[in-house]
Amino acid sequence: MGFVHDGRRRIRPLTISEFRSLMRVSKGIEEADVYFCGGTVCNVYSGEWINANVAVKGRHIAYVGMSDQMVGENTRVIDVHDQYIVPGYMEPHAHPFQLYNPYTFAQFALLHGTTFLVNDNLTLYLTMPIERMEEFFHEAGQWPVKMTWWARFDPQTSSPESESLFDPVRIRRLLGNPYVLQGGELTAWPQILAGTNDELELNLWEAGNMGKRVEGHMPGASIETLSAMTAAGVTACHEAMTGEEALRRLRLGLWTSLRYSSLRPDLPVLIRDLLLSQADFHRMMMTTDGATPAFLERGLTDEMVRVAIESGLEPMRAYQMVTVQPAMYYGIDGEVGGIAPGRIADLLLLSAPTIPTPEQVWADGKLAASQGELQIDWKEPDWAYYGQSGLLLDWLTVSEDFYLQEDEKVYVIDLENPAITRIREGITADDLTGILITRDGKHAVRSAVRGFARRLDGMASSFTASGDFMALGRNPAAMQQALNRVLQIGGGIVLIENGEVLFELALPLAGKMSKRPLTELTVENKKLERLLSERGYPHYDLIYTLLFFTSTHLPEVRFTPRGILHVKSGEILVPAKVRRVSL
Ligand SMILES: Nc1ncnc2[nH]cnc12
Repeated sequence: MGFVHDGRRRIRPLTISEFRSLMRVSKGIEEADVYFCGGTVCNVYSGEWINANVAVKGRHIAYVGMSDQMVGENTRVIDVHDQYIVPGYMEPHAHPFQLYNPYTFAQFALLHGTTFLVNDNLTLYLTMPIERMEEFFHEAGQWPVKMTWWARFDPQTSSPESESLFDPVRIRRLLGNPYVLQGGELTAWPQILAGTNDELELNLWEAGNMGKRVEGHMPGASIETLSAMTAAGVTACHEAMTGEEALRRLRLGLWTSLRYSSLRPDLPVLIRDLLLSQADFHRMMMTTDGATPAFLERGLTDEMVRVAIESGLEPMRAYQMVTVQPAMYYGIDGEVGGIAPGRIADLLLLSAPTIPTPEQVWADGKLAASQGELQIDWKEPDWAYYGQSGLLLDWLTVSEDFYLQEDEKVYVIDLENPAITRIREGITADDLTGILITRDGKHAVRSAVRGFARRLDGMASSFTASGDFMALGRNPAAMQQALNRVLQIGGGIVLIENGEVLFELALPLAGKMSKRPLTELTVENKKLERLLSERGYPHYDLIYTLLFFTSTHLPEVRFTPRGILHVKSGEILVPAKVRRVSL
């Protein structure tokens, strides 16, 4: 049976007896389950650190104050005299698919004190039926880290098959799902500016009328562009790279997330700029925006809070920006984001306000993690049930796939930085061959690639935004061996040199996600980066380079299943070719 929702908007609705019990505990006429005694509470509502006890009943906070009337024989009293109690952190803009998966990412988040995630749905949406995805939302909504979602309005790649999924009927349905807090992020905003996408307009119009938030994606946008997108219903944007860009957004009433991601670790600069300009931080949040495992070595939201404090932000404001402010933005501050009666008991015990990594994490009123170790059973999703049991492919590569062919027009895709490409003509001896083979094995797209890793023999990856396969290298046989291995293991990233496997990471979930814990992926990610940088990769975020080769929201040219796409003009410069041999 699919998931049917009953119209309740709370992520932890109370039964009537739980509701009555909570009230009785708050009045001191029923015993609390847990009582945190003698701590210093971070009151994100008033901006004060106050001495208070916190009583918990079931999954909720029942009382905050000096009374101990609710302490009874069966109450577990936790002495926190030398500790600080802060609300569980919220990450308002997560992409839980960067080698890690939603489950392993949530586990990592929990250990670092993040108890609420607002997640990108794109990878799930492109790989499972909508009914199944909604079932997954419901299952993940019960996790100790509360999982909520965005509904994307566009596929961020160019393929007729995926574009057809974003029709207004399906999007309206998703926007009505209680686990979906917003629409976006709106990577196809140029189509709104140009007035060329009616369906997208309808989706924005509907989201506005349903009172939904819409996340923008407007890097480098002028005030005019930002105005037009605000009029189109965008309510927040996380793309500001300078204090001035953040202010531009705030002035238009847009909530502004300051970013600390592997691709754009701008947080320290933003904080310093904004402090200098005496900006008001009330409508700002912080996000790690899909940081890759290598970047997450020191933490998630906890690390952002630390960086923000080190950059001069007052600790209370840093905590507010990762708790009550995102909760207010999403309209859920009655349930999460602070320590007050009726809120979910997601509480962190810190040793000091300047050390945001928690000693203990309490989630739903239970001890969930202590000193970085999980304290609860947490069932992994049955991935096979959700259609994620490894890519099963019925085609093979042939050697001619990996040669630039004489009858093809060949451009050079030149990486300017980890994400931005430029189009050039005239191949040099240092250029690699890059090839995309579509998921169904029917089409191939070839190009020369510059600025990647000129001493790379062969590499292949199913970690692509479009869900297709890519191979890169200077040695066609090594590229073929790498791609064959990726196909054999049902998805992953493989490097071949001198006929040997130099690196292999299986990504059995949608070809993008491993089942291994995030900390192990940090090690693999760093190893892969080292191997590539030894072979000439000059940039700093390899995983994003691989993902974004097929992402059509970035300048200037991209591999797509249709061919090499010039993003701004929408022109296919080199059409995909039908592969002569596909089994
Ligand atoms: N637009 C995007 N799509 C996928 N992952 C991302 N990480 C950051 N931005 C992203």
